[in-house]
Amino acid sequence: MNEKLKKHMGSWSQNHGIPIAFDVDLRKFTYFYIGGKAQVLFTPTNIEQMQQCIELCTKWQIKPKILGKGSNLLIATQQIPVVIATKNLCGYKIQDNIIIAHSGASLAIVVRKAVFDGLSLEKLVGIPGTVGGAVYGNAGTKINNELYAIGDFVEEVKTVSLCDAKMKRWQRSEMEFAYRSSGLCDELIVEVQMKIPRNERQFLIASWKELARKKSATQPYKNKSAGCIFRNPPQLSAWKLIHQAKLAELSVGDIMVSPQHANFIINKGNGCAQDVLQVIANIQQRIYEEFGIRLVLEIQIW
Ligand SMILES: NC(=O)C1=CN([C@@H]2O[C@H](COP(=O)(O)OP(=O)(O)OC[C@H]3O[C@@H](n4cnc5c(N)ncnc54)[C@H](OP(=O)(O)O)[C@@H]3O)[C@@H](O)[C@H]2O)C=CC1
Ligand SMILES: C=C(O[C@H]1[C@H](O)[C@@H](CO)O[C@H](OP(=O)(O)OP(=O)(O)OC[C@H]2O[C@@H](n3ccc(=O)[nH]c3=O)[C@H](O)[C@@H]2O)[C@@H]1NC(C)=O)C(=O)O
Repeated sequence: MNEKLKKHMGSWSQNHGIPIAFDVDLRKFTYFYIGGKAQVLFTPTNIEQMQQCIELCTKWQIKPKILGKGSNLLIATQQIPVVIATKNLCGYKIQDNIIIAHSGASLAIVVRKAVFDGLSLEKLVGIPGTVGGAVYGNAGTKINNELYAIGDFVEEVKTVSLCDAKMKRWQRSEMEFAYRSSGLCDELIVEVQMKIPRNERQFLIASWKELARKKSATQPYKNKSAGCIFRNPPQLSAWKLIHQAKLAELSVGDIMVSPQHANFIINKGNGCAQDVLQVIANIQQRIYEEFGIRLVLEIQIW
């Protein structure tokens, strides 16, 4: 993007009261602590401003990237023209057994509040990121071999189209939730409505605590990573395949397969995107050669 357009966006955002920053190092906005720069970073504070940012992008034919908490993201591009962050759009409310959350609300905070209000969302404990990011990727978990995902609870989603900036409401029946997918494409999620079954509060709190304990004992949550790198192939575990292919000790520079969980790749400090991509490519190639299985990425790469 040229300096003239940046300047134009600067004065436009000032006129609209929309927070903007230029040439922002995105590392600190990702769990991997790896990233290039956002030439323009908008952090709108309400839905109307989100829509205005997208209108501006469509006018200039720029497709913005959407940044939640950066928990499922590897940024491998040096310069990204426009990033829209959802972090300032983070309100939520709970009425009876309905949760209405803006996209930037922290999933962990919403889950905790729901559980303490007697709503059975405890299985989603330990999943990082925002509600919008979680719904976009239909984030979930596996407990006693059963899959649970946020899509199970979604009743309605409000989006702004990245193509024409139009608002749309998606009813549950229109969504196509599947394993780690919502079916949404080129849509910015701005608000989510979920319906959650009730259960006994003390029981929910105890399960929530126990599930959190188990998760933190089995996953490297203290390391810099983007969670599981690959989707589990049907009926299989990516981490087991990585062990079976003797790749559990693979490392390139500061990037390594986690000794605690082989489907996590961790950044020991100063790792770069190229090294992560190298580790990913090595794993995919070896698993294909050994088992004829193509591991599909679970994370998003910019
Ligand atoms: N099960 C687990 O343990 C883990 C689960 N995850 C899940 O991944 C999710 C990632 O969330 P978060 O960290 O906030 O997202 P990120 O900032 O990591 O963004 C990831 C992707 O989600 C898309 N995205 C984010 N917010 C929105 C939105 N409001 N509308 C549409 N698309 C959006 C972006 O799409 P685009 O590229 O098109 O701009 C981006 O590529 C977490 O909520 C978590 O649920 C992550 C790690 C571990
Ligand atoms: C981390 C993510 O989601 C995770 C989610 O947290 C967990 C919840 O149990 O279930 C899936 O992992 P998974 O299939 O590897 O299961 P986990 O629960 O992590 O591990 C299962 C068991 O294997 C053990 N395990 C795992 C990895 C390893 O290298 N060694 C090992 O012994 C664990 O200790 C645990 O006892 C999701 N991953 C995918 C790709 O579906 C993510 O989406 O980023």
